[in-house]
Amino acid sequence: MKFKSPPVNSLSLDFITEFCIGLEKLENNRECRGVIFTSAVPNIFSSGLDITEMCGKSMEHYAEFWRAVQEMWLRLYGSNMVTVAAVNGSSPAGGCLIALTCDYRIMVENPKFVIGLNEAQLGIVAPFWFKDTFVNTVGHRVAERSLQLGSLHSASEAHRLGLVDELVPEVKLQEKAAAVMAQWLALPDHARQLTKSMMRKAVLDRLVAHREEDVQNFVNFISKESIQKSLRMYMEMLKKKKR
Ligand SMILES: CCCCC/C=C\C/C=C\CC/C=C/CC(=O)SCCNC(=O)CCNC(=O)[C@H](O)C(C)(C)COP(=O)(O)OP(=O)(O)OC[C@H]1O[C@@H](n2cnc3c(N)ncnc32)[C@H](O)[C@@H]1OP(=O)(O)O
Repeated sequence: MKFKSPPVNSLSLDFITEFCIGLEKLENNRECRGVIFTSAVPNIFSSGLDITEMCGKSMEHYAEFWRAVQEMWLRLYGSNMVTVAAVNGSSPAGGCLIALTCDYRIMVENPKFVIGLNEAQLGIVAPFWFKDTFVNTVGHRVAERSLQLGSLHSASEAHRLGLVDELVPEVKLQEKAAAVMAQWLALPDHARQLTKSMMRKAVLDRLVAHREEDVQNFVNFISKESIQKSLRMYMEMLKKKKR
């Protein structure tokens, strides 16, 4: 699955809706046993949640958007398919989350590409299920420091921390992703699927059990004037950086 929503593959409500539909089709297709996620936009895997969906909109919109984000995560983290992230560009916040939900992450070894959960830098808080997914990948200590600092890690640092499993030159990315997929698909599906489900169940169940509460927390948090101000300033900063 190739993300193609220029300029930065931001995860808008439309993007997420289309993504979930596409994923559901693949999940229901018995002939499809695995998916490789990558980007068709040069230098960007995904810039994370579309900030404009969280800024200056109604409470109803925030709730609808957050339900869609939850749905995307539940489908991806709970997928029965083998999922490989071929990270061919920067991948902050929600973009990093997509990579973290996969079974294996391969990143292009470009020092300009960064990845991480940088929410704290925007003055917002990564919700518990982002945090849980991160902890399950890199462990508690690395996750705690990285989340508090809102760190965006270079590809080599991400590899050192275990945030990505492997680094490759750009030209080798697709070949490597296909080789990893073949290795994972060589196992019987039922054994691999049950093992994956066992490893992820507690974290998935936690969101399912608290889904509406999580929506309300998000809506209350994001609609605070202080948070709206932080997001507006962040968007301004992104625009100024270009000038
Ligand atoms: C205790 C109670 C707790 C309760 C908690 C409950 C719930 C939790 C609450 C909130 C959690 C919300 C979670 C959010 C997760 C996220 O994903 S937030 C998004 C974070 N993303 C980023 O920080 C990335 C920002 N973007 C960049 O750093 C750069 O754009 C880039 C990706 C590195 C690319 O750089 P490049 O130079 O190539 O491009 P530009 O910067 O010029 O960008 C082009 C264009 O795109 C716009 N844009 C970039 N990113 C986004 C985005 N994420 N959303 C929307 N728009 C984006 C940028 O502004 C430019 O626009 P233009 O100037 O109009 O062309």
